[in-house]
Amino acid sequence: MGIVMGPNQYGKAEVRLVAIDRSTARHGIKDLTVSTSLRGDLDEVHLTGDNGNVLPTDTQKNTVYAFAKEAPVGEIEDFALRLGRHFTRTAEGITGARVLVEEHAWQRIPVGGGEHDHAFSRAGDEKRTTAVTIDDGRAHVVSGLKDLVVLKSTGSEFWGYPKDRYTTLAETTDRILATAVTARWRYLGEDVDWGKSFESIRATMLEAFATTHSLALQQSLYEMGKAVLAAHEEVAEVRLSLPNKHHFLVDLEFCGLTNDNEVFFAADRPYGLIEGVVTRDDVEPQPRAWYSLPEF
Ligand SMILES: O=c1[nH]c(=O)c2[nH]c(=O)[nH]c2[nH]1
Repeated sequence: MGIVMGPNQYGKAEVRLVAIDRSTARHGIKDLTVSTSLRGDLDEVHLTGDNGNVLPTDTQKNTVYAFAKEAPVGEIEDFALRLGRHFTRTAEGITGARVLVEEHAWQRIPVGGGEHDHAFSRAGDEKRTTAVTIDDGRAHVVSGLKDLVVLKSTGSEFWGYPKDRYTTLAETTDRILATAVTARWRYLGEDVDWGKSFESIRATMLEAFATTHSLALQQSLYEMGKAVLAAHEEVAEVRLSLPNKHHFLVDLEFCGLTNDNEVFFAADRPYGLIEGVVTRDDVEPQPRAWYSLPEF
């Protein structure tokens, strides 16, 4: 029996970077969490502790900050591509890189009918994301969003499921449907207006969620992914992770009140977790683009 070192990667996780664009009096802000992972000829460090090919995670972190100073951060996809290509081109023995970026949105604070130049409020928990993989010189860009919380107060049913001796759930033709969308979509290339594509895909998913009369969150998931692929030829596949944020009708009979789908208990756990891939059937799968990605 032999023992061998399997796949591995290493890097700095969750580098918190805030970059202010001070080129005019109207400042810009980029608030990112960046994680870098390097892959390659790393057997020796695992087998013998030889660090000859180990660009320190501390250096990776410093590179993230230095890159933010040396050129405008720009779109997160471009920033991640720059970092990934830098590591794979310059670090000895490093043939692959994964750069994850989460962008935390800020809004300008409204003042006197306009917007303040350098005062911002956090836009909420939603994040724009990208996961760029460089693999033997080839780049994969998987962008997405996280924690986009949505709810429909009607237009959702759930019935027709199998029942056994453990079933207590009542069938319903009118329930609240709520979820926190985590989505990732894989781009076919790099010739993309990343910001415009993101805004449009986000709007497309929201519209599909809103307008689908849902018989199951699974059906909503498919409709959301399908709408993105129908409207965005630059996208090969969409992966969605949708927690079913259950809202339970409160029984008010104890005080003689009929609860006509108006008063709910919003449970935070446990939650159903509905996940799936919606893909074109004529594109080549790219498992390396998804390898070790959180949620998928
Ligand atoms: O949309 C739903 N899908 C399920 O698979 C499921 N299971 C469940 O208990 N409630 C729901 N709702």
